[in-house]
Amino acid sequence: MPEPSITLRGLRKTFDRTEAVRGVDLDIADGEFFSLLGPSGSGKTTVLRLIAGFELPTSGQILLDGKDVSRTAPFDRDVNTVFQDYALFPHMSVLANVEYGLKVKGVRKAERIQRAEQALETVRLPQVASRKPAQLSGGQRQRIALARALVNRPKVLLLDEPLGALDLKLRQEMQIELKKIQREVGITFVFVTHDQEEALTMSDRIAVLADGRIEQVGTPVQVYERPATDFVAGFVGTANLTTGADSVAVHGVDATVSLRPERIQISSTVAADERGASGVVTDVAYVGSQIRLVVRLDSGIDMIVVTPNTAARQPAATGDQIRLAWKAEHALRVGATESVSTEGEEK
Ligand SMILES: Nc1ncnc2c1ncn2[C@@H]1O[C@H](COP(=O)(O)OP(=O)(O)OP(=O)(O)O)[C@@H](O)[C@H]1O
Repeated sequence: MPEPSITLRGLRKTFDRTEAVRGVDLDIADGEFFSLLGPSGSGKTTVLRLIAGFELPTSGQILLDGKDVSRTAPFDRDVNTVFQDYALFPHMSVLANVEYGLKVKGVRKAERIQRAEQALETVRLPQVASRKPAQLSGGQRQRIALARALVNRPKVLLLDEPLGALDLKLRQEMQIELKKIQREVGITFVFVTHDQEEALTMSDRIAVLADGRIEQVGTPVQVYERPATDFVAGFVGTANLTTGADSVAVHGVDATVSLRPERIQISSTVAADERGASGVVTDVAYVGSQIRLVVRLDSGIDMIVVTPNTAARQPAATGDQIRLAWKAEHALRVGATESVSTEGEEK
């Protein structure tokens, strides 16, 4: 096994009486695009700041390339941070902003300029080198902030909600771009976000955090298809979660079960490998590419159903009595590795 790029061991951080990080253990591989995903206040930023060295752990260890840096000053760690607010110097040109870190390190001018120009090529903005930050769009500023970090050629890049200030369309474009750049430079990225779709789109692996602890670490597919806890099932995507008697009524098992809305069909027939239920539509929402229904089942349980908006006609209207069907293998026991169905293991 190659040495992990970053290792966190029993990491804890307490501010006054707030336990922001409560025992985090994690290995992040060299060259991995790794996301810390969680709601506001779950401790993502604190974990990132601990890795950067802006905060010292209350207890536990941080290793970079196997070396304990828990008490090492930020500038002596081979990491760089890209913040959401970019933190560019407004009076300096883009090129001067990008070469600044090298200047501080005493790199001579010719090399500085050559490396800064190369970093601008990497973020595909060589043409704006002489402009001031105020003459750039939000997305361009974000890329300059990235170039400024990349120019130092760190082993690890820490990114704290770097796309948070961008509008949705630009944000989606930058997600693809950022991932491409990460592949090209091969640097380990640790990316903080509260946006589950963003984490699923970009990451090799994700750690889902809640309340200062890791709920699950896995690939996007694992986290979405095999949620380890009901928190993960509910936070990553939408899930119809049932427990106890409700699970018995809907799925025939006494367990916590997660069923994704897009896995449910409106269908009057139920195949041998499916389960079904009938109910009445209580809400229909038009979401552009999808139609989202809320169905009150005869057992009294509400189910969210999402269908692609492909038909010319709405699939159902409020008040309609309808039948639903879903493959038994899509009903997942939360925390287990198998689905509710006894036959056929879903991948
Ligand atoms: N410097 C500090 N002093 C006191 N409490 C802090 C400090 N920094 C963070 N906290 C607290 O620690 C907890 C975790 O905060 P953190 O910023 O790590 O969460 P987060 O998941 O990054 O949230 P967000 O998405 O809102 O940035 C919160 O309860 C926060 O109020």
